[in-house]
Amino acid sequence: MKINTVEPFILHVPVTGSQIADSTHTISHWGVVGARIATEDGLEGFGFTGTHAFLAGDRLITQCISTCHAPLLIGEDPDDVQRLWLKLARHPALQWIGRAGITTLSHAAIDVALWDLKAKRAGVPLWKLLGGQVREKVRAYNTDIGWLSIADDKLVEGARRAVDDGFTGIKIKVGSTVERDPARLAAVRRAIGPSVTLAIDGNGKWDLPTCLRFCHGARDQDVYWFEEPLWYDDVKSHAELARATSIPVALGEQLYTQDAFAEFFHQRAIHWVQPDVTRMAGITEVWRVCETANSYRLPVAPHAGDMSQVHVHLNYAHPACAVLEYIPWIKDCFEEPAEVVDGVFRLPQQPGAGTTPTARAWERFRV
Ligand SMILES: O=C(NO)[C@H](O)[C@H](O)[C@H](O)CO
Ligand SMILES: [Mg+2]
Repeated sequence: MKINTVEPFILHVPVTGSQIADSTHTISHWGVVGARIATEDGLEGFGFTGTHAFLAGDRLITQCISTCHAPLLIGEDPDDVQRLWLKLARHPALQWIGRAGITTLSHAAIDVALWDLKAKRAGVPLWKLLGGQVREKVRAYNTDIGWLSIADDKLVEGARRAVDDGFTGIKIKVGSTVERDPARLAAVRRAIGPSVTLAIDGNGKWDLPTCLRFCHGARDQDVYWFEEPLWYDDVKSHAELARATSIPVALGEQLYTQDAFAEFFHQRAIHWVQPDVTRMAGITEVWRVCETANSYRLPVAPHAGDMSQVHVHLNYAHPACAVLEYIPWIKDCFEEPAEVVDGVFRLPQQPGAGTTPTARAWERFRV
């Protein structure tokens, strides 16, 4: 079988409500920026990276897909995911301009599309192709009720509603002020009780003294993890924070390569490992990080840059994956939405990686 065409696409899909905010970003749409790969025998594979729907940036990614990566794929056997991963990642001229960044986001979309094709050709869901179901249930935690743009009273109401809907874990954003955030955290903990896991996510906003102060103040709130407490590349400060607090440190959604993770593992600066197929160069690289996490006996909670359409397959197939983020913005854009029932992600049944857009979404959201 050979690859005939590689066509980029951009979907801009509205978030819940008019906009959402974390400590660093306020957005109204999620960008699904991807590649549709068609083979000579008529199969189509879809993959995508996730963006903040910044059109100029999205167009840089689709330009990279069509002019840099696509020419390397035409005529190739799409089954050779490992060989093609290296061909794209180590292409000398592309390696020269980008070992991380737009080239990686473009590569992510292509690698996911190749795995989607591989699973479709095998007639199985991706989790089956990756080796089968290693756990009975994939527990979900809800992020979509915890945005900084949600007023304090609505935050507590939303947390209660998520628990009533069956979620056994939630995550709220911090990183506004060290006055406002501890009160929000305490109010949510009071509302949901002690048995629901409660994580926080700072999206890299604070510095080390602010994090140390916040963690000391939050030490009795049983925080499940503190996600992206510090600047994404600052390994030494994450290591110092990890030693200074009992709150587990989580990160990974901003890391592009297994090499970037390696230093966090080496310096014991990470407890929860959060790779993302849409940030890294796809499933192929994220699987490598899951394997390393497993060798350090650290749990993996993939970041939902894909809104868990693909990661639900990884979580069912890799022993290191312990829990999965739920953000529902784009799920109904796909033939098989990543659904949560009673706090558990449904096991995908359809062949492929869960990335095939519906005709309706293609029409409504295509940019
Ligand atoms: O950090 C996250 N999940 O853990 C979310 O991806 C971000 O909050 C959204 O992209 C909005 O910036
Ligand atoms: Mg996050």
